[in-house]
Amino acid sequence: MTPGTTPRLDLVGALTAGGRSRRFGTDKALARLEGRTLLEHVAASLEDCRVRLLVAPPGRYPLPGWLPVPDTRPDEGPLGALEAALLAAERHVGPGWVAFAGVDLPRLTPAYWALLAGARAPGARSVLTLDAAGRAQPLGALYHTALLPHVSALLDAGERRLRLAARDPVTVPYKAITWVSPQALHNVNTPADLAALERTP
Ligand SMILES: Nc1nc2c(ncn2[C@@H]2O[C@H](COP(=O)(O)OP(=O)(O)OP(=O)(O)O)[C@@H](O)[C@H]2O)c(=O)[nH]1
Ligand SMILES: [Mg+2]
Repeated sequence: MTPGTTPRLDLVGALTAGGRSRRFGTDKALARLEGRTLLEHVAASLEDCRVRLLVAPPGRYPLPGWLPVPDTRPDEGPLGALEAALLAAERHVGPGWVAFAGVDLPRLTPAYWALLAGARAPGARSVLTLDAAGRAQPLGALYHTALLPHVSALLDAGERRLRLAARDPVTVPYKAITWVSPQALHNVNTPADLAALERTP
């Protein structure tokens, strides 16, 4: 970011990159799109965040300016990674909001995160966008560190579905927003998903 051009967001950016890319076949974080890796695309979208956390096995990806954060529960999927991110955010910054992204959302942008940051509502503990079918998308979303006990309890109970993180029965339900281009959340799970993006820049 060029100093003075964009205000820093009061968010901790967390990029989770500890998956095994089974459907993609090779490490999708390192797959290339328009001259950059998917990891670099998503990292660039979070460049305005005050602190940036890379939740991945130690040493897997060098990403200058990002704090390496190991999984608290390796191989437990994105829900485990969210726990690690919320814990690290609390440790480094204190209570507050975390922008949680995966490596497979290369169309996320700084403007996307600024939009979500602006949509935070009093009492809400997460901000998620809705896809074209009206489903709230849990990756590419904001989570408050106050959700940590809820997330840990889910994991302790054997749960792995990230979308349940936003459903904390104790606090106000998530804030859902709809005015985001569906393209922003294009998810690359397979080589065909990446090829579709190459055709529609
Ligand atoms: N830190 C961490 N990140 C994970 C873990 N599992 C998945 N992720 C990340 O979560 C995001 C979304 O997960 P998926 O789309 O399922 O990616 P994946 O697990 O690599 O791919 P599949 O094996 O095909 O499911 C990606 O950025 C993954 O790197 C994990 O155990 N730890
Ligand atoms: Mg995915």
